[in-house]
Amino acid sequence: MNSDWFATARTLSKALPYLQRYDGAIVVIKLGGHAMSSDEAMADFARDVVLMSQVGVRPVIVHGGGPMINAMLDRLGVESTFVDGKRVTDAKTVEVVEMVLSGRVNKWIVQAINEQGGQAVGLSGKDANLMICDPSHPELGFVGEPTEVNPNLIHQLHSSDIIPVVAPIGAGRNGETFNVNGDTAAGAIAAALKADRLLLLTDVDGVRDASGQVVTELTADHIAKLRAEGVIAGGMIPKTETALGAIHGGVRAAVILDGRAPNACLLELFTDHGAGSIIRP
Ligand SMILES: Nc1ncnc2c1ncn2[C@@H]1O[C@H](COP(=O)(O)OP(=O)(O)O)[C@@H](O)[C@H]1O
Ligand SMILES: CC(=O)N[C@@H](CCC(=O)OP(=O)(O)O)C(=O)O
Repeated sequence: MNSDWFATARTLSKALPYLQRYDGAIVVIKLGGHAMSSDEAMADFARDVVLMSQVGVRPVIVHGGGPMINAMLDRLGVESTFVDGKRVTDAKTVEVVEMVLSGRVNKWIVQAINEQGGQAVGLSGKDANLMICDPSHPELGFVGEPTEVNPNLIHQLHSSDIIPVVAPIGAGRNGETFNVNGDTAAGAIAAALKADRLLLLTDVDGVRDASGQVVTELTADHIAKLRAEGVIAGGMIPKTETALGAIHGGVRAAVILDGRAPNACLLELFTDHGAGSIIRP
């Protein structure tokens, strides 16, 4: 037996209490568009999700896909602007957003998980009325704010060991289709499920302060201060708002972490040091 074997055994024995702690736990994972950089990165992510599910965790994947939407809008010659990290979405844009997220990106993730031996099913917020929305702000057009989440379908899929993969598209009360920020959708679904963890995977190693250091334990006051100073900006605004909203809604903890780092989710759940910035009640 070589030293590698002992290193692996040591790692596994340290992970045991965490494996027990998360047995049966609902973990909502938001996979951001920037964290889906290649087929290889997707395969690594999918492998971690399947492993989690095999050790008893009940994962729910809620994805974004901003860069993929941008690429398609560019090809179609449609311009797009953002206000506080949310895409101003007119009728033409929401059609493209739904096609890209529910079609291309959702099925990319579903296929990757299934190729790793899992059983994933792709949905959007329209399926079984999972996520009903009202308009978020008149200035933003068809951007939706989830006002009613019906998580029954998620529970049913989990009871059959199926991993739900959710595109952040919401149904309106008057037949509209709404574009929901991926973080917002993940937070609303995590709160409705009273999830044990909400993992917000992105392309930075956590929330940074003014000196560029990652803040490992974040509080609501610290977030408010960093935001007032403009240190938290762009896409990090909806992400931190989501984390706080999820915690107020009954999620046990939210973590903002680098989805491109190897085994990011496993390290967060199953090691002492965790990963990224954690926000607790
Ligand atoms: N204080 C901060 N700490 C870390 N990242 C920040 C901060 N403020 C703004 N950002 C930006 O937020 C981005 C993550 O948000 P976003 O681009 O929407 O990611 P995703 O597509 O993964 O959801 C980072 O790449 C970074 O440029
Ligand atoms: C309202 C709004 O901004 N919706 C997002 C939905 C996709 C998303 O959230 O993608 P990321 O997670 O990759 O940023 C958008 O149109 O880009």
